[in-house]
Amino acid sequence: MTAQKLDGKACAAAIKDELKARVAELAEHGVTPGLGTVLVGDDPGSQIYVNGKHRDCAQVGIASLRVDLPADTTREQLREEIQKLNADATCTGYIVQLPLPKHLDEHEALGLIDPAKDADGLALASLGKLVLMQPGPLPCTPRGIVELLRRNGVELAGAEVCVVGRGTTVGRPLGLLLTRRSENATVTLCHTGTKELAAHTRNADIVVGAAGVPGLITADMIKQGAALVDVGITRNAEGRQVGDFADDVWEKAGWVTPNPGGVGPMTRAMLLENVVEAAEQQFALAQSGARYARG
Ligand SMILES: Nc1nc(=O)c2c([nH]1)NC[C@@H]1CN(c3ccc(C(=O)N[C@@H](CCC(=O)O)C(=O)O)cc3)C=[N+]21
Repeated sequence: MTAQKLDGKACAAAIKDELKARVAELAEHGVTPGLGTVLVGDDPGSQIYVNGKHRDCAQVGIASLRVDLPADTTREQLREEIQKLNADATCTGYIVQLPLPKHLDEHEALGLIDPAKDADGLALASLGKLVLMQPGPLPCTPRGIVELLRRNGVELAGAEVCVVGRGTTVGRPLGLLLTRRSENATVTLCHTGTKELAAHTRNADIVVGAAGVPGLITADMIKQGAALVDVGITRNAEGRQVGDFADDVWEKAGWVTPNPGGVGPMTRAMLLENVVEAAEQQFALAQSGARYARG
């Protein structure tokens, strides 16, 4: 028996259709959501991702605003560009594409993003809200993973989830998301310092591979029927995208995300959802005249 596919591409397409309707609704009130992207440098991978985000926007009816800066952009120049987007009313949400070149401080950049315009859910204030369980934009990959599992009927409440990877964009915030009352999963967060990785993965109903180590998790390390979510993106010698799970897991698992075609498209769909949500909230705020609420 082979595992069921957790089809992120199909799920993302369904979400995009729903978002199209919400964008049309906003248009009736004269509101157009606008996504800004800030890309520093000429990393080909990052360029491909940013191109994809603008393509997605066009499909859903979101305006997009692209800021491409040279690799030698200074700290002050980046700060100015971020402040311009904060002040630009046509930009309802934006992202600063990571990683930034080494001479720039990512924490500083993420700290400058107006929390009301944080499309990634990775700004300082947004991660703080997640810890405090206050409403705010959620990090796109963790949100996409929860959405993908939900829409495929994978039970989260009471599930034992093993997250492999403690990065700030995926592993760590995913642990916070899954342990909210609304998800109610029990999470074990594993990392490179974990002594008996297999003991933890074997105990889990859901395993999330977010370590970026190709083929790290093999069939002998998982429980029969488990749901497997592959966040890993590594290029092999032939340039093919490979994930954190070995191919043999498909024979033993209950569900597996294809890679590509799993988590990646969901991440992009959640970025769009965050932008639409931010525009809806900015509109509602303007409507209610609660102009002082945001200081
Ligand atoms: N501020 C910021 N926000 C991010 O969300 C962010 C970032 N920086 N830096 C880089 C990573 C990586 N990332 C991906 C998103 C989608 C795919 C994706 O859709 N991949 C397709 C394959 C490529 C394609 O078909 O276009 C797939 O896996 O099926 C991949 C990678 C977002 N990131």
